Amino acid sequence: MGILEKISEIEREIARTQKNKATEYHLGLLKAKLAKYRAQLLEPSKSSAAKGEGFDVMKSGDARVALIGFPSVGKSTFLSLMTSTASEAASYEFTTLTCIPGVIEYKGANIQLLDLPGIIEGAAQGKGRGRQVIAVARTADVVIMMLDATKGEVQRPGPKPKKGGGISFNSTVTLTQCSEKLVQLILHEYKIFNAEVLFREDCSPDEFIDVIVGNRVYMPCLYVYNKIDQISMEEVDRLARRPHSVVISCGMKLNLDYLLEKLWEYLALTCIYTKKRGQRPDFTDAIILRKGASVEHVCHRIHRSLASQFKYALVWGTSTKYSPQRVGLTHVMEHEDVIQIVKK
Ligand SMILES: Nc1nc2c(ncn2[C@@H]2O[C@H](COP(=O)(O)OP(=O)(O)OP(=O)(O)O)[C@@H](O)[C@H]2O)c(=O)[nH]1
Ligand SMILES: [K+]
Ligand SMILES: [Mg+2]
Repeated sequence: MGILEKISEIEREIARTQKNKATEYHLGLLKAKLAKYRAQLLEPSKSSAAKGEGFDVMKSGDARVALIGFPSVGKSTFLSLMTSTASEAASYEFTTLTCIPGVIEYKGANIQLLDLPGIIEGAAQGKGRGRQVIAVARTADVVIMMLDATKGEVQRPGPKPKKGGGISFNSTVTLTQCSEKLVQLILHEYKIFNAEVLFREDCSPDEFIDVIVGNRVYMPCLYVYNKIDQISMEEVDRLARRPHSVVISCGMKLNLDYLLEKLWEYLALTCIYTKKRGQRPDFTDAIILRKGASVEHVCHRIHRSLASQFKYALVWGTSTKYSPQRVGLTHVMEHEDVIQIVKK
């Protein structure tokens, strides 16, 4: 029997089993089995791994947010709740096997939200298509790290900050190119004085440096604790006070507005208002751009050919010394600037 057949057989059995105290244990086993087979589906087949197939989804909208987290924390439930896209959610792990995009409309902006398979230990080494999931996360402007509030003292995924203890060095293979001394020298070069280093392959010093530098890619990240309907008020309060954290319940639709507010803050998008000569700015319809966008980006947003007819622009706001100030196409705009474009 193939994996797909095994999966549908278990699904049929779950469907026809009545839910009650007596069947709880049996259902639990079935779900664990289902998760095991679904995890196998997630493992890249030899052909797709060779092709390096990822979860490429076209970028669209004003910004991209990726949903990352362990299986069954509620990522798909969240996507279905916040966007008009439905992503299948279920009480077994590895329900989601690919990347599913949806759009959040907020303050006039279209924010692309990506649902992804749950990540598991060893994801960075490629387990459970972890590499592809991480690759998608890297293309996002903000990562929502979703956590299950009922799972107690879950460790946040990612590098564990070590307060002290210096550098510990371990290896599961014989190293022919890197030594403990060299690793220490390299880490000191990057001002890392406390870390746990574990080699799983015989890599070169250059590859080791790539890992360090790669790990330092800065990703704005919001930790979202879901399922707070299942925990005590005291516990909710404790989680909510953690840095960069928001507590929510998708099931009971709790605190979702606040999450959107926070997400908006983390995205730090730039809103630009346009103004026609002799008229007041139009504050009802902002042009939404990423941080660092120039006058040229504004032009492209208004009309494809505007940049070619551009003579100069007048800008009011924090990006200029004087208000208004005459600027060219390369001028970098700031949040809530007002612009008037003068054509040739
Ligand atoms: N009590 C409670 N259950 C929730 C909440 N949000 C989601 N769930 C349940 O959690 C289970 C998993 O939800 P999913 O949305 O499938 O989780 P996921 O993170 O997408 O899971 P995978 O795709 O398998 O990684 C489902 O049974 C949901 O109904 C919540 O706020 N409270
Ligand atoms: K699930
Ligand atoms: Mg899912």
